[in-house]
Amino acid sequence: MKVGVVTFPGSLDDRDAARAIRVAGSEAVALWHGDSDLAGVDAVVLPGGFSYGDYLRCGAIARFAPMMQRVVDAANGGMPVLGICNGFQVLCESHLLPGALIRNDHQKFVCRDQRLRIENASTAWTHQYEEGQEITIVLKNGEGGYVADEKTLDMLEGEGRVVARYLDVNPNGSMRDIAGITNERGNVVGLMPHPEHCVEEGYGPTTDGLPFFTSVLREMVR
Ligand SMILES: NC(=O)CC[C@H](N)C(=O)O
Repeated sequence: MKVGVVTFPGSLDDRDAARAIRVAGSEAVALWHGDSDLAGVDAVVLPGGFSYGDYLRCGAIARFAPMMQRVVDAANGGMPVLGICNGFQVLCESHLLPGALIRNDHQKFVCRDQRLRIENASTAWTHQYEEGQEITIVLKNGEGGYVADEKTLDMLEGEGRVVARYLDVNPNGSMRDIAGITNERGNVVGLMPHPEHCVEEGYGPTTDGLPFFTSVLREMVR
């Protein structure tokens, strides 16, 4: 299986995302923001970082990249797309996911090992977890506060579209402790913490992030 990783100017975690994809058993394909050919990939990861220097708002400029027009079309056609941190911000800015990520409520960049509960283990990126499974992966963001209006939040909860929730500490003021959400179809997932940094023994606090990448690999035969 081929999983594309889009690099924008200012992307930081594209190499780790590619490595996580390979560790899980897929082929990682580098996709450049300015190109508009998906190169035959079966899924896409939008990695973390500071696309376009976070100017204006995180993800606001990346949304207009030529490659993003292709990704939006492919996602609407059912292709699995995972946005990690800055990638989650790009997915909200692209309207593939509802709501927005705003500056952390304490106004500081946060970097910590974060405990989460997987709330939805049926998406393209989470079906190798158990529903309710508690994991610890790293978190690092400046604009990670998830916000949406009450109606949208109720809709996300009612439809089981909250994918992961913060446990112990809400690190950024996210409404209803939301760490990740999915679209109606379950192929597009946005997640604020970083599973790609937690896939190998000896690097990161755990290997709890690996099932995101094995899920999409098995998605093709599910
Ligand atoms: N780790 C990241 O992807 C950071 C995303 C974004 N630049 C922020 O600070 O919120």
